[in-house]
Amino acid sequence: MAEQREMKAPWHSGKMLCVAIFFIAAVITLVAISVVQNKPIQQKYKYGIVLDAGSSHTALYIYEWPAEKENNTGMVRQRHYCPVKGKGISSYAHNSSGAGLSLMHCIEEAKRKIDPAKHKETPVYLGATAGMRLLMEQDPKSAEKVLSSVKDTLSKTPFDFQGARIITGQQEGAFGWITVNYLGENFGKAAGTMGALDLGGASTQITFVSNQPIESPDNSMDFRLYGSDYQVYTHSFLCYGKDQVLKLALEKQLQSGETLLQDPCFHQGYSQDKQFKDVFDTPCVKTINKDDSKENFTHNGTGDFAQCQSSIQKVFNFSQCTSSRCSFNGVYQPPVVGTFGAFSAYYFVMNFLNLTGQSLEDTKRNLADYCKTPWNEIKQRYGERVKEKYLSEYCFSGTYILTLLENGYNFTEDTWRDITFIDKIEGSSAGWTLGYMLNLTNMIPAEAPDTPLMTHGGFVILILFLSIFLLVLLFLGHRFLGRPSCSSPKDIV
Ligand SMILES: Nc1ccn([C@@H]2O[C@H](COP(=O)(O)OP(=O)(O)O)[C@@H](O)[C@H]2O)c(=O)n1
Ligand SMILES: [Ca+2]
Repeated sequence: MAEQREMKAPWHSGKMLCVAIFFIAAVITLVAISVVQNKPIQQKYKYGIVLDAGSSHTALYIYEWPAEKENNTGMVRQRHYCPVKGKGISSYAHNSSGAGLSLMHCIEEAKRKIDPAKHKETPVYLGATAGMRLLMEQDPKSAEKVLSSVKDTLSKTPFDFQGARIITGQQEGAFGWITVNYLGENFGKAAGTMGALDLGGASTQITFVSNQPIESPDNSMDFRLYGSDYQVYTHSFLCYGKDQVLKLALEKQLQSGETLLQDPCFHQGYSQDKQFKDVFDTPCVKTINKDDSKENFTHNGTGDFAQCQSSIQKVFNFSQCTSSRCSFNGVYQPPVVGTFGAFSAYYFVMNFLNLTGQSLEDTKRNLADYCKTPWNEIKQRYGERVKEKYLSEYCFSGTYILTLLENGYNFTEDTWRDITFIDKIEGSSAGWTLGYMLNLTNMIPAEAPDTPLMTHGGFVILILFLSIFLLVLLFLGHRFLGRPSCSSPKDIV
């Protein structure tokens, strides 16, 4: 009997050893697969949609992020961009139902881009900016109708509609700043943050962390993000987007009631008949067309950068300031400090003019050359790829950008070098939409998220080493403590 028991024990331990070896082999295989893939076996993604209803056009952005990492900085990325056909929603003031309809094409595109199983849990937000702020000032009833129309359309989509609202200029500035610093992974780091310069068609924003106490509460915002405190200076100038400033500049030149305008901001040889109402029909222009017997004026270009700059300077009021220092129109602004990212129309215009990455002096010289180029030559050079209306305005827009940055915000030859004209960071557009969504989905924590005890890679390596260690142990045990095998008991007997 004793012999039988002795015979049985090695067989049992042999079976156990086999199970152990199979188990360890299975772990090693799984780990190996995981190492090869170098990512968790199942990565779940979440999605969010933001519609940017700007003054000139609307665009739909789809963002995506790995579900389990939503609180880490830099995890949310732009997955898709869809420009809505036609003009901005504020242009539907007299045909409000058209505003909602205009979004349908991009909504259909979003339905195709996002897994249908995720539609119900995907939030969709619409934020309207300066075009709708102006319409709300001019004609609040129409503005409400336009908002109802887009709400109606969005609430009928399969997505989780979270609201359509007009955002304030302060929010627009702050969310743009959050976007560029989130994408640049600057939060919670010692190196500091990047200021944000956003130029739209109807408003413009400047936002940065000042190195001085902020004198005006209206321009100050406090954030605690990823464990660091930020006091941010921000200001949004309504009517100082490039399309409204063009109207302001034309108004100043038309004040004498003439019907022929010789404009230094347009190319020599440019000549277009335009309607007075296109200049005066905006709440940004405070004067009215004095002589309403005439409907049209002729807009001629003379192409002179220096004169264009003096004409644009007239749209800024530099004379009154009740704080220690101001940018313009009596608005308090501390001196600009640190690096800046300039996006939206800043980028579109400077990129078209090939003026990104040059000194202020070179930028001015090259822009002066561009403005001096006759209209015929400009049309020949670029006419095929740019619509004539937009092409005709680049000299004006470039000059406005230089004047705003140098005379308005007080950038100098030195601090000009700290400005980068940016379109995208790591594949995601610079703009307020991402920051807006991060805020509304609570994805920007006040404190730095707890770092996991171990990274995925570290965990995989640990398991691999443990498995090898166990195998070696079993092998040694097998050699020195007996000879169990995986064969049947009969063989052992
Ligand atoms: N490819 C593009 C797209 C827009 N833009 C201009 O960029 C500006 C965008 O302004 P927006 O529609 O966001 O207006 P806001 O509501 O931000 O003031 C407009 O002046 C457009 O004409 C451009 O110059 N090139
Ligand atoms: Ca905009």
